[in-house]
Amino acid sequence: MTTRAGFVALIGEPNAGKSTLTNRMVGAKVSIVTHKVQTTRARIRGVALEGDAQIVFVDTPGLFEPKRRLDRAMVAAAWGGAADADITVLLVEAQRGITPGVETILEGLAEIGKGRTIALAINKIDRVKSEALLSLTEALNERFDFAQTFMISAEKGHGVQALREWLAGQLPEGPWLYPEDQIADLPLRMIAAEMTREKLTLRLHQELPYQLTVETESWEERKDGSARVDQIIYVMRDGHKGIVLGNKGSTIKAISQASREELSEFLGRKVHLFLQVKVRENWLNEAERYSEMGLDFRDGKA
Ligand SMILES: Nc1nc2c(ncn2[C@@H]2O[C@H](COP(=O)(O)OP(=O)(O)OP(=O)(O)O)[C@@H](O)[C@H]2O)c(=O)[nH]1
Repeated sequence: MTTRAGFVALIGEPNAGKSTLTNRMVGAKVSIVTHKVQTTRARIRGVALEGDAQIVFVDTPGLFEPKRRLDRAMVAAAWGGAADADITVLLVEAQRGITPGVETILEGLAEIGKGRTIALAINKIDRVKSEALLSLTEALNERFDFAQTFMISAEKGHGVQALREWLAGQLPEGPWLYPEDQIADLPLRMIAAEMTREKLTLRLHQELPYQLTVETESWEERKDGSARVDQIIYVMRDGHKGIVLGNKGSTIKAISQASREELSEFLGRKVHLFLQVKVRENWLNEAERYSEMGLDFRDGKA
C-alpha cells in the first residue's frame, strides 16, 4: 500500500480555533490533548489518520505574542514551523475578518509562502451570513494565492472532513512518521509536557519570554503501578535558567509539585516527576527537535 505522511502547520491568531480544529481532525483518541490543555504550545498538536495518510499537525509557537515585540530572528524562528511544513493552513475567524493580526500573517505569507502549499480555512462560519463569507473569501484570496479555500466550523464540524481529505491527498508519498502503535502514546507525553509548561507560565508570568519549551524525555511504567516521568525544560539563555530554578531551587520545586499533582490526578495513579533545566539556544531547530521525539526523517526534510 502506498502511504502518505507529512506535516501540516496551523497558523492563525489566538482564538482562531486551532485547538478546536485539531481536536476535530485527530478524532477521539488524541483529542484529549487539546481538551485538557487550553492553549496549546506543544510543537506537535496531534496526529490524524485519513485513509492511507498520516497527518501530523504542528504548531507555530510564538508567532503571536502580545505585549512583546519580536525581533527579526524570533519572527523567522516562529515562521520556521510553517516554512518546514508540507502544508500550511491559515485559519481566519469569519466574523472578525481581516484584523491587523491577520494582516501581519498575510505579510508573513507573502515572504515565505511562494511555492508552498498554503490553504485558507475560514472558521466559525456558524457565526456569519453567507454573503459576508463570500466577500471575505474574495478579499483574502486577492491578498494571497491560496491553494484552496475551505469554509468550516471547527466547533460544529462543518467542512472539516473535506479539509482533512484534501490535506491527506496533498501530502507527499512516504512512510508514516509515527509507527501506528506509538500514536496512542504520544498524547500522554504531550499532555505531561504541557502541564509543566502551563505551571511554568502561571508561576513566572511575563518574567520569562515565551522561548521556553518542555519535553518529556522518558516515561517509565513501574511495577507498583506508578509512573516515572522525566522532563527537560529548555530555555534559550543561561540567565533564564536561574529564573526557572528560583532561589535555592524553590521555583522549580513548586512547579514540579504542581505539575506532578495534576498529572497524578489525570492518570489516577502515582507519578514521580523529575525536571531538569537545560539551555538550548536554537530550540526551534526542527530537525533536532523532531529527531529527539523519535521521528524518522526522509531525505531533505526538516
Ligand atoms: N462559534 C464557533 N466557535 C468556535 C469555532 N471554533 C472554535 N470556536 C471557539 O473559539 C474559541 C477559541 O478556540 P481555540 O480552538 O481554543 O483557538 P486556538 O486558535 O487554538 O487558540 P490558542 O491556542 O489560544 O491560539 C473557543 O472558545 C472555541 O470554542 C467555530 O467553528 N464556531
